[in-house]
Amino acid sequence: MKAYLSRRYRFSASHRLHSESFTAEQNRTIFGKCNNPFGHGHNYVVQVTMSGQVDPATGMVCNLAELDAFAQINLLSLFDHANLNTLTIFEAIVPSTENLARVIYQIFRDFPAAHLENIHVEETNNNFFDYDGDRDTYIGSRL
Ligand SMILES: Nc1nc2c(c(=O)[nH]1)N=C([C@H](O)[C@H](O)COP(=O)(O)OP(=O)(O)OP(=O)(O)O)CN2
Ligand SMILES: [Zn+2]
Repeated sequence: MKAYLSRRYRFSASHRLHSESFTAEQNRTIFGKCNNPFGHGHNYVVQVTMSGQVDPATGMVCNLAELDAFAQINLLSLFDHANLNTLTIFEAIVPSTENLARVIYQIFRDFPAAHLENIHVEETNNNFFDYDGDRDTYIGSRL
């Protein structure tokens, strides 16, 4: 029997929306206040959705404690209180929340105990983004 499991994680990080492929003026026009050279911060909420067969012995798709440990090592320890623009993975891509969702998808795709279905990222109370990895390839380099 297939079931879905979702778990939320939170981290605080700063970023600046900026691309070296645009001029300074283009960056200001496209990204507006988010191109402020000093950056700004968000309290991101990430919702990870996994699926799998319900183990008849444990009654679980996967053990949340295992997912938490994986998230701590591979997501939170890297992103919490980080400047996203300084991370290797964002060297060549803009740290928009769309791209953040794609990067986080790449991370949780390697969780061994269940199948990753979707990554949902809330940047503010008004802005949220989903990525399900459909037919995509890796972006940038591995963390
Ligand atoms: N397509 C995208 N557009 C924007 C993104 C993004 O990731 N993808 N990100 C931003 C900003 O990072 C920005 O900080 C969000 O600002 P804003 O939309 O003004 O925020 P809210 O009004 O929703 O929330 P407040 O906390 O009230 O500012 C912009 N665009
Ligand atoms: Zn922002």
